[in-house]
Amino acid sequence: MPAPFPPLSPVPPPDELLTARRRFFSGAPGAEQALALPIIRSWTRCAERGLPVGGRLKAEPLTQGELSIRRERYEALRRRCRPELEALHLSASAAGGIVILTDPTGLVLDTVGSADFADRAAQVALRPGVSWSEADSGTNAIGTALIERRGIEVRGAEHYAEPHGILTCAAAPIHDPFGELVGLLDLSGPSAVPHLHALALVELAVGQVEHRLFEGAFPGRDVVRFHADPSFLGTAREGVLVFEDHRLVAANRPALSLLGLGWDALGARRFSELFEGSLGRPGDARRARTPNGAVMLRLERQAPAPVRMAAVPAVAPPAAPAPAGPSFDAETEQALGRAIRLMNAGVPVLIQGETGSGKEVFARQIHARGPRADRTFAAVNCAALPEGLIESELFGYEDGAFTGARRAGFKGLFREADGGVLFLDEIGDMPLGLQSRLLRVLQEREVTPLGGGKAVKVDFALVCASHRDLKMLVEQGSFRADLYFRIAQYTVTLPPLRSLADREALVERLWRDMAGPGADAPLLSPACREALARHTWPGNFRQLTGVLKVLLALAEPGETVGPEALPADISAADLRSPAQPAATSSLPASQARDPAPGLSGDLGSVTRAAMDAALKECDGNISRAARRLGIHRSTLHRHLASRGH
Ligand SMILES: Nc1ncnc2c1ncn2[C@@H]1O[C@H](COP(=O)(O)OP(=O)(O)OP(=O)(O)O)[C@@H](O)[C@H]1O
Repeated sequence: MPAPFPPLSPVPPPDELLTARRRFFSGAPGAEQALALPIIRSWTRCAERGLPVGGRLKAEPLTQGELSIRRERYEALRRRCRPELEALHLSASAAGGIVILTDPTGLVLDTVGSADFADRAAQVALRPGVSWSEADSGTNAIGTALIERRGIEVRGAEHYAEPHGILTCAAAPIHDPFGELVGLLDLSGPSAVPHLHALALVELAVGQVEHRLFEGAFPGRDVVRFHADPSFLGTAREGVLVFEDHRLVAANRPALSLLGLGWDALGARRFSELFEGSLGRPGDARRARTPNGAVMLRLERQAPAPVRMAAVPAVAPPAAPAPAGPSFDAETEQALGRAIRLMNAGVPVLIQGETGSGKEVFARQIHARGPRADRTFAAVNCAALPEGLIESELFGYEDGAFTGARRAGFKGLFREADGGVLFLDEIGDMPLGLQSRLLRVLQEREVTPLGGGKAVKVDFALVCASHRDLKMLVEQGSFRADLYFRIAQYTVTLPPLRSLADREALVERLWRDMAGPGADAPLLSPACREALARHTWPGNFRQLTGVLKVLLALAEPGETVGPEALPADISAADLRSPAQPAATSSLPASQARDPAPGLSGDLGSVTRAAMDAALKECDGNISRAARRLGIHRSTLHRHLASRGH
């Protein structure tokens, strides 16, 4: 576990630094003596990646639309960081520099500070919408701090790329209470004006942000605050630990540092292993002993959540990485904003679109970004349940209403969704009889459980989805017109992937989100990206993300994945013919529901299916199949061995 405030490393004089640089890049020995270890490690990683030293690195900026999507995704973080950005802004401006907030991949979200320097920084692409990950921009404070997971300063010629030598930057990553990277703060200025305290200031600001991330985040949990010096209690330097059933589930870095622990202690340590005695009563401040000495400790129990959190766990599993958020094109993003506003005004939303186009993902975003986010998201797939069961799932039943009914009865999803969002997926498959009952609930806003009982008032926002054209079902008489008009007051039709304008950028974004920010994250070659962008993707996002997962799982660290790694049906068919425009290529619904065989399901089965397919196409020739998949032969041998071959 790195110390919260690592000591500053002395800056080598410019001549010494330039000599060390020449030595390093010519392969001569002796460069190490003049350079800090993180800088050497980073230069080595960049050189191994083949990044150019002299020229400009290829950091493609996001478009304005893509940037606003990314900013929206990190809106909560941006809000949390605003006071620190303001405070650092004063210091940065005085030194003629700027303050930067990035997402956890190193993509610049915001910059504030000296307009003069901002212009110069923009000349080396240090501006919003550009990735400063080490893989994209070489050694720099942002990318290197994210890899080293600690505060770092990179000054002048310590930058890997020569044009970046005009900068001096200090950056520190922001960790959430589970140890996940959630963003980064950076102070950058001209290299000619050294800012002696830049790293300490950034570290202090990050400590404040991390401390605030605990506020109200652990309803009903035991939060222990402690420090050896009681005057630190209540400040960002205090240790904060969260316990659930006496087991440690979350922490801040000062707490781990005071106890000499790492993030792996989350989920593994109990209160009694860290402090002598019991937890005590909330509000108590008392002296306690830790294996590292005496501390003053205060227990606080955060107020329970105002509502039931059944559908959204209050505490994320400690080790689970934050899932990458969905990627929307600008139009879909706008439709999402409108859907949220309308939902707030009590208007039901209907989502139409081919299979895998992201209808459920969209519905979940309506919930997650709206004011009902802390209430239930109750989802029911009307196509997956037999008629009798949908009814009881939705309406609930009284104690002993029918054979097999639970003794205590069941509230039903209408009532479960009370206060939250009810998502009726595949509503086009709802039987006609049930449609009239649903209509009545929507009109009267009350539910009567099966088996009698009193009608109960309900308040939920309704989002429905279907891959079937509901208007057509109405014309055919299999969907009630009155129900259609009630649920389709605002209809969003999600586009099929093949009709999106900038598919290459989308493929790249999805890949980066999956591969993560590490310097050894595999890359997609331009040819591979192009082939993926040209494919028609009948299974839409589901199919594309499935293929990307396979490519990623089969790629070696740091590898650039080429088109030869693609499944044969994608590389062959689509390199020859461009994607058809949406208007002419829309598949019949029955066909559109079947993604390419072998490319759906969990990652393991998709990977195995890709290996089986390659072996079959290469008549069992392991070397050829391995070449085609872009993997090592041993991977295929292991695969065959696991199948008993
Ligand atoms: N906007 C998106 N960004 C990234 N991935 C997405 C997006 N939309 C969908 N996906 C991926 O595709 C998968 C399928 O999405 P989803 O279940 O929302 O599709 P759907 O339209 O509801 O499909 P179906 O009609 O078959 O139920 C998701 O699990 C997710 O992995």
